[in-house]
Amino acid sequence: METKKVAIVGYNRIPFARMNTAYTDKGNQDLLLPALNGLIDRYHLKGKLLGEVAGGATIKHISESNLIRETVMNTSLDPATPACDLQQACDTGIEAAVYIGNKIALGQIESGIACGVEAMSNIPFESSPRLRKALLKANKEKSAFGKIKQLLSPKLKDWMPIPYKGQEPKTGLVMGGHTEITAKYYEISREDQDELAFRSHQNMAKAYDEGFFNDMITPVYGLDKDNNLRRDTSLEKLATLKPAFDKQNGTLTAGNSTPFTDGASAVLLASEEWAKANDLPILAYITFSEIAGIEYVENKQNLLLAPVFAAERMLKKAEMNLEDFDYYEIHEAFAAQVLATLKIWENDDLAKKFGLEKTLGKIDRNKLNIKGGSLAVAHPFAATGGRIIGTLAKILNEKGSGKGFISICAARGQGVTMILEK
Ligand SMILES: CC(=O)CC(=O)SCCNC(=O)CCNC(=O)[C@H](O)C(C)(C)COP(=O)(O)OP(=O)(O)OC[C@H]1O[C@@H](n2cnc3c(N)ncnc32)[C@H](O)[C@@H]1OP(=O)(O)O
Repeated sequence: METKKVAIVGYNRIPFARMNTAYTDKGNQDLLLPALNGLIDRYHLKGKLLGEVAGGATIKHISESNLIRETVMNTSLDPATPACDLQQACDTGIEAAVYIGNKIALGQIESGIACGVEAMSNIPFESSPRLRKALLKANKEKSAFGKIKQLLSPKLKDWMPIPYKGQEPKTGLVMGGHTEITAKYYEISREDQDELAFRSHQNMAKAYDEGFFNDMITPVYGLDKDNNLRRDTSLEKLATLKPAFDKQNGTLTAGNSTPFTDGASAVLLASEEWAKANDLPILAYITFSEIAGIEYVENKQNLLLAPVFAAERMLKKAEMNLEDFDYYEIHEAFAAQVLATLKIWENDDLAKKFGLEKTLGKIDRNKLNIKGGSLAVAHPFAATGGRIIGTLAKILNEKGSGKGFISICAARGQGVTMILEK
């Protein structure tokens, strides 16, 4: 069976905001809706029946079980447009694009939107098992006395809401705790981490100055730019920041780690025929993607390094080398995870020790995250994949030719890579 080419025809996002800043009282739907509406306006999709919209949020409230469909029904798309919720940590956005892209490739749909959102400021709290049990029992009690008796049964501490800690359930460590181990194991220096973070901010500031983001961000709730960008940062300032996860001997800081972030993004994908019929130019094509998992309970240093294997498999299928790309977009969850990934791809001994057949090659740092990466733009988990795909598609479209490589690491030891071609 012949597969169809998967075209990227549009992209939009809202400005990303550090948690508890611009979008404090906004939920997932409040953030996703303007990202979708901006896409719909820009690409004249009002009233259109799309094949499907897929996406998600890494963290949702109970009431948001059909978040994407609920949000789609509040847009001006034809309300018969179906939608699907996906969730896969920080690779949610890119996996949504793979899902929609595969349906287009198979001819099941002609068009679709891949989207992602994270409302970290509005994150749900959990209740203790004892409180939950008491509330459920109280609900079943017939008499007021019985209800009160149940409600008085939990201890005071059981009434305390349990906040999100972002820990890996299998290790009890947060992402930063794992990545601190990564930095030590792969000998990633503080200076190199700060240098990568500094460059991320510089690249993004330049991209803003050149107007790169002008036609891809919908201002909303009083914010018209990503608010994590620091034009006043410097290597000297970064060097003064205290370690965040290992206070004594750590090298990860607030400057070389992503902050918790609110934001949303959306990518419009289509077959070539649909794009032509709707008079929409093609920015780039998705030609390959790969997902990999990695063991990280014994080898805690490897939690965010699954893209190392995804890249190896993908390049083999694409019959390409790592050096063959014009641009690289590597998600900067932490500077240390990016640098460890690059080191394994480049270094003979490390590659072998890691289980690669051979080194994948060296990436020209001048081609890496040239419009800024997650350290500068910040990182609303499920929205990062869409941001990266949209950014790279626009870079390739402006160049008019070429190939781009994407790598996104994720919690639970997973990672996704993708190739875009103009
Ligand atoms: C989830 C997945 O599937 C995969 C992934 O992507 S993993 C990544 C997931 N993300 C995370 O785990 C988030 C990790 N981040 C954190 O936990 C927190 O942001 C953190 C502990 C690193 C820092 O938290 P914090 O201390 O509250 O940060 P914050 O107050 O903003 O900054 C601390 C200081 O550094 C300064 N700073 C931060 N970045 C700076 C920069 N680039 N330049 C100069 N100064 C900077 C701030 O101005 C602040 O200074 P003051 O104390 O003088 O105000």
